[in-house]
Amino acid sequence: MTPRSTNSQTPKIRVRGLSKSFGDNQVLRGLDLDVDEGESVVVIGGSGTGKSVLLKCILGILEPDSGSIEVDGEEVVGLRGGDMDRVRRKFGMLFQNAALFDSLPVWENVAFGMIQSEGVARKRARETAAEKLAAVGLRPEVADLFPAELSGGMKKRVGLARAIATEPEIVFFDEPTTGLDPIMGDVINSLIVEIVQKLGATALSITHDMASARKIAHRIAMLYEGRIIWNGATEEIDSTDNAYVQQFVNGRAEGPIEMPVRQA
Ligand SMILES: Nc1ncnc2c1ncn2[C@@H]1O[C@H](COP(=O)(O)OP(=O)(O)OP(=O)(O)O)[C@@H](O)[C@H]1O
Repeated sequence: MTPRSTNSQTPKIRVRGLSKSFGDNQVLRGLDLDVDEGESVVVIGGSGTGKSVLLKCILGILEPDSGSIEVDGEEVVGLRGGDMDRVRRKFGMLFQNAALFDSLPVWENVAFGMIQSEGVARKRARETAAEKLAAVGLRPEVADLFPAELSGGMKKRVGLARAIATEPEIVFFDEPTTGLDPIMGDVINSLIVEIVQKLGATALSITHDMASARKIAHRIAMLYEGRIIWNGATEEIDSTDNAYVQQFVNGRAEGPIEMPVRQA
């Protein structure tokens, strides 16, 4: 994504000293990250580095062991019930596998959040769902299909329509191109850029797909051993002398990042 000018406002999302372990597996070890309003930040990192754990902590699905997560300057760690629901209403989320409900037609999948948490009437929700489906390039007939009748690319589009249905201030993208061929991946990336810009939303994504990161990010942050070890404008990633980033970006087996070839 083209660079954006920085501002000095309160970050939309501010993470400080975030730590999370599972038993003796210390996944996040004092992670710091800021995402400014209107900015698209992509967190990259190898498999199992804790990208999903980071996202789940921000979404309030996992409780961190320590650290702070502020959304619009409000501490969200420890929020419960109605207070957490209020914060969650700012969020839209595209899940890795689109996570559609198989028993609901496409339009109801898109309208789910509107009907459930915003109390929008079904008729109005269906109209909005149709608008969102058009915005992600799906024909009106798709509204009445069931998820099993869709291709992987169509499912991602439906997931994207659902993520933006409530016009969220912050959209999270979890591996948005996983399972797609490179061309469909690029189509989805382009849609993400277009939609985030139209909404004026803040975006935080996690991926190990560098093509996706380059396309959708203003700024890229690399997660390694529980912390953000590098963070910079997307166009700086190829010129950094950080050996970890270089190895990741170039997909090399040799380098400071050690990957077990066989796992016990
Ligand atoms: N609920 C959980 N209970 C126990 N361990 C967990 C749990 N969730 C995640 N982990 C562990 O945390 C580590 C990081 O997992 P995470 O899913 O965040 O990685 P990731 O960077 O998103 O990986 P990938 O790119 O492969 O999806 C892994 O070792 C995983 O086994």
